[in-house]
Amino acid sequence: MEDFNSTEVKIRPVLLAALRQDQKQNLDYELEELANLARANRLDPVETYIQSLERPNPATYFGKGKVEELRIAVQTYDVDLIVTNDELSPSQIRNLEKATDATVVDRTGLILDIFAQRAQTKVAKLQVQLARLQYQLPRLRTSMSVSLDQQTGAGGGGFTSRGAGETQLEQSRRRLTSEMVAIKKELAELQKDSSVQSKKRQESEIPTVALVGYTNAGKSTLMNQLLTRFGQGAESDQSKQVFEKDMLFATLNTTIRQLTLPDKSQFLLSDTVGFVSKLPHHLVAAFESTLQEAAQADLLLQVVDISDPHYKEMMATTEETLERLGIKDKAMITVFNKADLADLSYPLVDGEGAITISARDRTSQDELLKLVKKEIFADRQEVTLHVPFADSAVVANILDHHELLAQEFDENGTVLTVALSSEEVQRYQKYIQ
Ligand SMILES: Nc1nc2c(ncn2[C@@H]2O[C@H](COP(=O)(O)OP(=O)(O)OP(=O)(O)O)[C@@H](O)[C@H]2O)c(=O)[nH]1
Ligand SMILES: [Mg+2]
Repeated sequence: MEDFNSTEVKIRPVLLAALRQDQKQNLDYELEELANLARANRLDPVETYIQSLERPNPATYFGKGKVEELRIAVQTYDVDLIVTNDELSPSQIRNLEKATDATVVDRTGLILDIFAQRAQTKVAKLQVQLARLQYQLPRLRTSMSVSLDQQTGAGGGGFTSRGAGETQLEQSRRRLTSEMVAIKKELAELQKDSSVQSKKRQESEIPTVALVGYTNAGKSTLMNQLLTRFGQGAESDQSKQVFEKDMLFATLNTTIRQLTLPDKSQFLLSDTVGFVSKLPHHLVAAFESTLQEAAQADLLLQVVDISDPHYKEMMATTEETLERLGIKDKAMITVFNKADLADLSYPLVDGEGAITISARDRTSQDELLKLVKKEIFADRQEVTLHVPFADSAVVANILDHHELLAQEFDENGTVLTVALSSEEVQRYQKYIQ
């Protein structure tokens, strides 16, 4: 079932290399994350090298001694790839490659590759491609100057071959730039529809709730569980469910679905791409419109894998990423998920702002929904409406969308008691006595 076990998939051994620049830095966590990112790319970290340096070496990123150690390790372990914990400059990558005789991939390159493998929809594919091109553009010079060196080294006609090389570099740059422009145009066209929809949603009175959090926390699982129970018609159908899987970045696109609870209250729920620390800025920029769904939500549900020993760092990563997206001061409920794996009792409500659950447990889902409703329907108030018989359509409309708390009839019409939002109170003002 898992393609990971398939014999066709080669697992490539790699070395991990990191700088400790600050004693406070949580390098254990960063390295565990880096190893997971590597494994998601079918790489097998065989050894980790750490150097404490206040400032990276401008030429090779690592200091001389560590570079030599890496060169020897490449031979000892017979690997041809080194993965670095931070994003390196194009020249640092080139110099380190030369000095160690191995290919060097930085954290950003690794994340971009995973996203590229996972992208399914057209929009996701274009967004990833845009981010990759932006990452490659300043790095073009690297590969070109390497080949230039080789050309001159081979004793070619110096001046002319250099000239030809430069032209080629210019050409490549132009090609990349025009491809980027084309992708941006196509994305804008594809996203026009979704922005119209998002505007419509904002204008409608149905509140929106967004699932956010670290990758693999269980956001999509929770979404599917709620869809199965409260999705509308076809949305509770298995085929309309979102993709959930035990892997990093299973979800790359945003899905929004409407839920209708037994008391007829409704809200929209969105599931989106998960976060990881040091998410490359080109990716954040390329995925901006996908991620903006959370910015427009009335409430965020931050899903946290409480069974992971690093869950606190993962929460900090989520907060940082939200801040980078300009999302702050938003109502949020922290959902500590996977309590079943952590041997914690669940569901357990911790004040208004947090709950411990297991995503597939119905009682957990019910308790979570109670908290959600309290938050998004906070302004609801109980009112009694006197609707004349002549306005029976109004009664029908109210009954469609609200739980009836009481109903009577008098000589003039129907007397309904329902909980309404302040906007709805305004709208039905003339029936309130
Ligand atoms: N035991 C247990 N497993 C869970 C729970 N919630 C989710 N999982 C598993 O965790 C894995 C990841 O779940 P997803 O729902 O795909 O996670 P996600 O947050 O959407 O991840 P990305 O889309 O990668 O950001 C899957 O294998 C789920 O079955 C839970 O409460 N308990
Ligand atoms: Mg997901």
